[in-house]
Amino acid sequence: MVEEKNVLIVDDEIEVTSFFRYLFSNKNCAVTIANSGRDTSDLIRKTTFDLALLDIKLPDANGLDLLAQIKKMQPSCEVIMMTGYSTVKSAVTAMQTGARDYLEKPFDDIDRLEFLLEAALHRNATYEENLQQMAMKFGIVYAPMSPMSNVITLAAKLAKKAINILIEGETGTGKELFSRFIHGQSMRVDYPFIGINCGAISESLLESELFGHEKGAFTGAVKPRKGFFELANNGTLFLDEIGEAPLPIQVKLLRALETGEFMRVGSEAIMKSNVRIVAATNRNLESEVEQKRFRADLLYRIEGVKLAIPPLRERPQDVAVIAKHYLNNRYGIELHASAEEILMNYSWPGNVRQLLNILNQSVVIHECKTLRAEHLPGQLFADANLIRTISSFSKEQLIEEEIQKFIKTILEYFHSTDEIDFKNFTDRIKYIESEIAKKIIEKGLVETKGNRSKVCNKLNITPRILRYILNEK
Ligand SMILES: Nc1ncnc2c1ncn2[C@@H]1O[C@H](COP(=O)(O)OP(=O)(O)OP(=O)(O)O)[C@@H](O)[C@H]1O
Repeated sequence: MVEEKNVLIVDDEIEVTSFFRYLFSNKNCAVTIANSGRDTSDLIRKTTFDLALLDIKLPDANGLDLLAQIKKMQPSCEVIMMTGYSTVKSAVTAMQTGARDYLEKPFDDIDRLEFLLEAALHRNATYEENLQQMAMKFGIVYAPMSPMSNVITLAAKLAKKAINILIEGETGTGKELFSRFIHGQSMRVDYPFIGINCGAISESLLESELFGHEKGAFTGAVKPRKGFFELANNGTLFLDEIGEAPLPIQVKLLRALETGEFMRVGSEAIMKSNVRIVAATNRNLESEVEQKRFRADLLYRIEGVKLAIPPLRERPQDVAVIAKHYLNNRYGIELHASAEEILMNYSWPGNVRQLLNILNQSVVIHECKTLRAEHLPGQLFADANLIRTISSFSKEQLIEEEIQKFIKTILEYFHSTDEIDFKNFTDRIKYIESEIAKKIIEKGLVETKGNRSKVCNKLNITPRILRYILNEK
């Protein structure tokens, strides 16, 4: 026999509580109703619930506070927030702090609502486990305990809502992959996904790409052309680098987003389109608004909700998983533990894009079967802490690489041997050699508190050579 589930409905509107009482009547559930924050706090002290549907705005309480109380006292209780359009952002915050999902009032799509409730009641765990596989289909690889797992779960849920999404993240964190994932998980999946980089082209070209143009609208417009708003109808329009869109384009985008209406360049006919906007930025748009480079009203429109992708340095566990997956899939080669350690300790300012570039570069140069620390470029070792931890073998490699780099750079100063004063040049190189030797001895003397014979032993040199290097003839 299937176990009866305890469900708590919290809302001050009687229509809402009656609706859910009816909806749960054939689901083998015991339904308890609360109309206020105080009732809710009392009830969760007495009864254990499997599922709570929680209004975000109650006369005497904030739904987010109640969510925190429920999650603290009954962590296994699934909570679904109920929200109006104006509080969708709070509902998303709730999802980031433990709510399973949110429902937007009025409840129009009953089938979807039923699906969501069933999944929450029966802990649709396989769905969440499968998410990682699904993300992988869109090229998004991450470790099971990575902070990305929360971001993906949130993205998959938000994908199904009728809201625009703003993806924030440093360059190369995977914003474009996420936009494709969101489209793929949305109800719009059977319609086009079209992406455009708002920073890569001129203002006039951007306008014509977005909204299309009529024949003769400008020199070279030999025939009419549909813009991306038309082409992406019913689908998703990905506006990459939205922060770079020039202000006049921002005005037109705002109108298109508010009304669904726009005009092709060179035409006054009003066209309509139904697109979902997923925008991406690596700038802080709030500060762009403050500096009057971005319109506040447009920001409000595009950031229905925000999805923040953490930089790679905050998820080193992903570095290893992505690197292994990439090396294996692309080249059929392994990642050695020595290289894994170096990769995981680097800060990756260019994020995943930089990681993949470094892997490509290392594999191509060394043509190895297993990628080891010594195959990685010196820039990854620049971090002083890392240098202390790497093996002496890797250090040798590193020094060798630095020397090769130095030789290359020096030689690049001369276009031809005619420019070289050979004697002078080689004398200066000898001077560098003696300076390095001197510095090493000085370092040894500091370490041994001035004990010369210890230094000679450590460096395996005679006292005479030591004096010679220190210029004590
Ligand atoms: N989690 C990931 N797993 C595997 N590959 C990834 C992941 N994230 C990003 N990549 C890869 O890194 C590269 C950069 O990703 P993407 O273009 O989506 O980043 P972005 O944030 O949109 O960059 P930009 O801000 O520069 O436009 C791509 O080659 C992408 O396939």
